[in-house]
Amino acid sequence: MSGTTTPGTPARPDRPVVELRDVHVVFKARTGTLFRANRVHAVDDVSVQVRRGRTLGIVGESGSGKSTMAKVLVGLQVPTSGEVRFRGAAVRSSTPRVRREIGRVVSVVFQDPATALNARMRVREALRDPLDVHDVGTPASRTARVRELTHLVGLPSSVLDALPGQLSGGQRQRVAIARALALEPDVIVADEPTSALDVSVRAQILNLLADLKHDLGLGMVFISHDIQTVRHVSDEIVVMRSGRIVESGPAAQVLDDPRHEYTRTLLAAAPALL
Ligand SMILES: Nc1ncnc2c1ncn2[C@@H]1O[C@H](COP(=O)(O)OP(=O)(O)OP(=O)(O)O)[C@@H](O)[C@H]1O
Repeated sequence: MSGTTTPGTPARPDRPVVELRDVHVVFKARTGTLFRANRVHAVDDVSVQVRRGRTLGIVGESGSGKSTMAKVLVGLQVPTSGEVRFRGAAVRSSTPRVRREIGRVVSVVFQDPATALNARMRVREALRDPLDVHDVGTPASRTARVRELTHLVGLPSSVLDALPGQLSGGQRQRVAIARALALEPDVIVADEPTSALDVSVRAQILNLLADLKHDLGLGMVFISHDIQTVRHVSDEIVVMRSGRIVESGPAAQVLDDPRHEYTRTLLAAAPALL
């Protein structure tokens, strides 16, 4: 795209929905002093492609650059250098208008639904809000879509009148996922979506994401520090360390025949549960 607004034309199966090419993100370090502004290379020469119907797992320890990469993938962070393409069109800024356009193509689910959802908005309003903001359909069709979204994530209609604080952590994350689906995106970026949840509900949310990917043909980026969680949902896996991709490939190859010592260390630190 020559300009910086519309994120390309509609999805084509042969084209990535989102693509990072040689992306670098450099921050001024939070620990710098007045006289020495250290730099952090949060994302260091990363190239990935995200397609409909495929799940890309991104795994790495804390500080490896996963969340920064997530922000680049949803248009919230502009790279210091390199290229981000949405539906084939390069995007070079992160103005509210650009983010609005990208939001229709790629949406995000964060780790903690308690902070991602407005505590004073009832579920009905939280799900309707993106439809109103983007002026989707008629008032009646928006009401129907809100119900449909609730059922899509396995919640009863009775939750529509609840406030987030009246729901369990798992229910709240389902609401956050429903909200992310509201505008029928091609891709969902899920940044540690189960890390804040009780162990007992983690598998349910993982299964829900896998079902949605299958039923809706969604593309998914699944980010976690836990390589065994990533194993369950991913088609391809990228292993990050200090902002760099140290290993990538089909999930089975990366997990069963890791080439890099760091991947082996991650696997050894998190023995398979199954
Ligand atoms: N806005 C920022 N300003 C300065 N440094 C930042 C900023 N955001 C991230 N960083 C630094 O960039 C590096 C990568 O951070 P990032 O949050 O992307 O890693 P992560 O793998 O997601 O870690 P975690 O799992 O702990 O969130 C870290 O060293 C972090 O301190």
